[in-house]
Amino acid sequence: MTKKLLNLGFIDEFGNDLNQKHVVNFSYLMFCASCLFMVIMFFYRQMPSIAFFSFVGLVVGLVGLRYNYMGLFSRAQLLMPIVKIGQITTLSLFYFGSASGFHWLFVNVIAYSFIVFRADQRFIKYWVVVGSLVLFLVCEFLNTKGLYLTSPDQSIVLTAVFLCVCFYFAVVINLVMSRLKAVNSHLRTLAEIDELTGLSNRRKVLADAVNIFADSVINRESCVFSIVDLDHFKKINDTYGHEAGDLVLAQVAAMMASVIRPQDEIGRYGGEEFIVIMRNTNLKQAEAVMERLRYSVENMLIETDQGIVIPVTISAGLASIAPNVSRYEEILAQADKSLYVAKRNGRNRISLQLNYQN
Ligand SMILES: Nc1nc2c(ncn2[C@@H]2O[C@H](COP(=O)(O)OP(=O)(O)OP(=O)(O)O)[C@@H](O)[C@H]2O)c(=O)[nH]1
Repeated sequence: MTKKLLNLGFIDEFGNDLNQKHVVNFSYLMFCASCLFMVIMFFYRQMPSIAFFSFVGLVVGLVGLRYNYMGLFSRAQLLMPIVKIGQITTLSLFYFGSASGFHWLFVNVIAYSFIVFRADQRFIKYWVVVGSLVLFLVCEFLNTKGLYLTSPDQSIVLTAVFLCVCFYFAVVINLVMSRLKAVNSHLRTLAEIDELTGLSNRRKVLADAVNIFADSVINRESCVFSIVDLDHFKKINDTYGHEAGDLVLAQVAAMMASVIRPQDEIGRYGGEEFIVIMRNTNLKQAEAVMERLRYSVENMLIETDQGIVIPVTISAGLASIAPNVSRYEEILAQADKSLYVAKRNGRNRISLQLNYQN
């Protein structure tokens, strides 16, 4: 619920200042809630001037909130510290008195400025921070009595201010952390996923290859690497266009990902080449998996927007871990040699490493 409220109206694009927008949004929500609370409380206690002052604060807060939702972020961003500084200074000096500790709410304003204003707005940031610090010191050292609050009231305000500051920091830190997590996972996706096919990219699949190879060697398990290559793909590009070529790549990749077993890894090695890594599998079992894959691709119906059906086949070379192999690159090289044999023998076929004894 809270998350929905904070996200309201924002499109989650990673390029924008969503983190700051959330903090601005939350600051307004908290400000409006506290103003509303004060309006009701002071109205009930028949203190019309503070009730009215809080009502004005509430209206300005709602305007800022609306600016933020309308996309007028800079206005909303700037209005918040202005209205807060005005409210805290006035209430602290003229109504509540120094003993209420109301001016400690400047801490929220300072935190807000550090998070919300970017590097290119540091001029505003420093003015808000310096202004807040000076006003805090004025409120603290003027030791004003205030007009309305009795001593017990001031203790209640002090507790409320403490809770407000803690709550504000808890939510803002949580917002920033969850945002960082989301950005991190988005960056990881960008770094590991091939955009066209949605499969692991070369970097990721080779990193997986290193790990799977090491695990297989340590556990003395057999493991098969396969390089898959689309046949005559250049001709597909030349005949139907590059866009159709991309369509073929994406659809073949999706088909292969759906045909391999859950324990197998697949990734785009580059261009029209893919790697399939089959752990805990011997060459015969791997051959069966790859044959199923070849058959599925051969029988695919890939149709362009213009209704043209593009026939496509794949060839694959397989190689398994052998006792004398110490690096995964050697198995990949073996698989590549097998692929060459498959191509030479007419394509649309699977070729196994020649000297296997499984
Ligand atoms: N549409 C598209 N084409 C690509 C992409 N990456 C590489 N290619 C093309 O894939 C083609 C690969 O051609 P070749 O290496 O000659 O292989 P081939 O035509 O498939 O021939 P064989 O492998 O011998 O069957 C090249 O024309 C590349 O431009 C891509 O992301 N999209």
